[in-house]
Amino acid sequence: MLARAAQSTRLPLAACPDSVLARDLRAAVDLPLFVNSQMDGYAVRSAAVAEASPDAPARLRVVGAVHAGDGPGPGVDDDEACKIMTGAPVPEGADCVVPVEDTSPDPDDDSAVLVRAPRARGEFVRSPGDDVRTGDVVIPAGVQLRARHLAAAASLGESALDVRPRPRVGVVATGSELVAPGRPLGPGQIWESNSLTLTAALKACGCEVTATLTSGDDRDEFTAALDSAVSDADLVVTVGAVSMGDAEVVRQVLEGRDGARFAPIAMQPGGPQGMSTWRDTPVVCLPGNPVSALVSFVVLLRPVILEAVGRSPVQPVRARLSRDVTSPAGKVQFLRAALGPDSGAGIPVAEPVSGPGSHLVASMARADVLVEIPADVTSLAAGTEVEAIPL
Ligand SMILES: Nc1nc2c(c(=O)[nH]1)N[C@H]1C(S)=C(S)[C@@H](COP(=O)(O)OP(=O)(O)OC[C@H]3O[C@@H](n4cnc5c(N)ncnc54)[C@H](O)[C@@H]3O)O[C@H]1N2
Ligand code: MOO
Repeated sequence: MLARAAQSTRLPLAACPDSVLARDLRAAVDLPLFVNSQMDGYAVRSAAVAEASPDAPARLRVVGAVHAGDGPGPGVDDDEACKIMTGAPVPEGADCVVPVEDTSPDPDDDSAVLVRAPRARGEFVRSPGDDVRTGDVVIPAGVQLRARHLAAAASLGESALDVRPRPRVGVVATGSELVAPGRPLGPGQIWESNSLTLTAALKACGCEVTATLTSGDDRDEFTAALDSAVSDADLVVTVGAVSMGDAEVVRQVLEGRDGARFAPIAMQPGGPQGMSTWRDTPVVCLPGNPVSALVSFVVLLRPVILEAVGRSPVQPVRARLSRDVTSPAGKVQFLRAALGPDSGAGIPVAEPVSGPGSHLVASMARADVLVEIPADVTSLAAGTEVEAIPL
């Protein structure tokens, strides 16, 4: 996945938002493209209006009008003005624009205008190179493309950009108890959330999610889902069925394969983890408890994906605990917390939103961060400064 993502692909501009630019974008033209007006008004020679004032306006003959999209208008001489709209090319001979507010019609002459204020050479005139010059680097490689970058690229006439390819990821959630949200539940059933959570989280860090599937705890159904997920993916993420029960279909199907590893790791939530391959495609197997699934993604998978797509890592923040907390010995705990206003110490307060249970999925909605409590720490007092990973 890392190797493929380091290459580049050309995407039309409309498909570029959030992608990472693979090569510097240099200006192929100057911007602005030509000398044009910054105001609706009159293009004149600055010398012709140098003495103009409300009491002694300059009277100029109007030789024509130019609108945005017109070719160059008529030339402007010393005693002349050309009506001009914002974005229209400034006529030959004119060197400034007088905004229409500083002019009035000549009551004695339909074909003349009275200019009531002086304007210096170049005023309200936009010239090529004011913005960028041909050859300038406008967007350096590595930048994640936002609206402002598309504005620059489109204005330079680029219709497509070279970006890092998005990793294609398939998601498979397992569990015979799972029912799509909105559908009626039978006894013992629950609404499915992990496939949606992971799909959203993968997209948010730049992946193209090519399949979002669910499967019961049945070997054939799960292998069919895997076949389908790998058919158009660089990576498959499964969720659920990796622990110690007797219906752990993910573990049963994938554990025995070459290079597979299934083992609990010393973190909570997110203890049981696995990885394997299916038809040469890597498969990462996250635990099924909804909090464990998202925490595992944020702590273990997101950093790798961000590197693959060329985005910066999510930086941890410092915060102070709002209350005393405890943590299991020998495991790194990731406590879900909401960030509150500055405590006066220059850093925000982290308010735990729930206990440690990895089924507490609704409470997690209130969390902004995961407070990381090291494995050798079993309690922390209110006010302790901690490191927290933004969700
Ligand atoms: N004897 C042991 N039991 C468990 C251990 C252990 O070490 N020994 N570890 C526990 C931990 S920690 C976790 S986390 C879970 C992980 O188990 P699985 O990955 O096998 O997950 P499931 O059993 O499939 O599901 C756990 C839980 O989450 C619900 N779930 C699963 N998938 C979804 C989904 N897509 N949407 C919503 N909810 C889902 C499922 O109904 C279960 O309640 O194992 C512990 N057990
Ligand atoms: O991943 Mo489990 O949640 O450690 O409770």
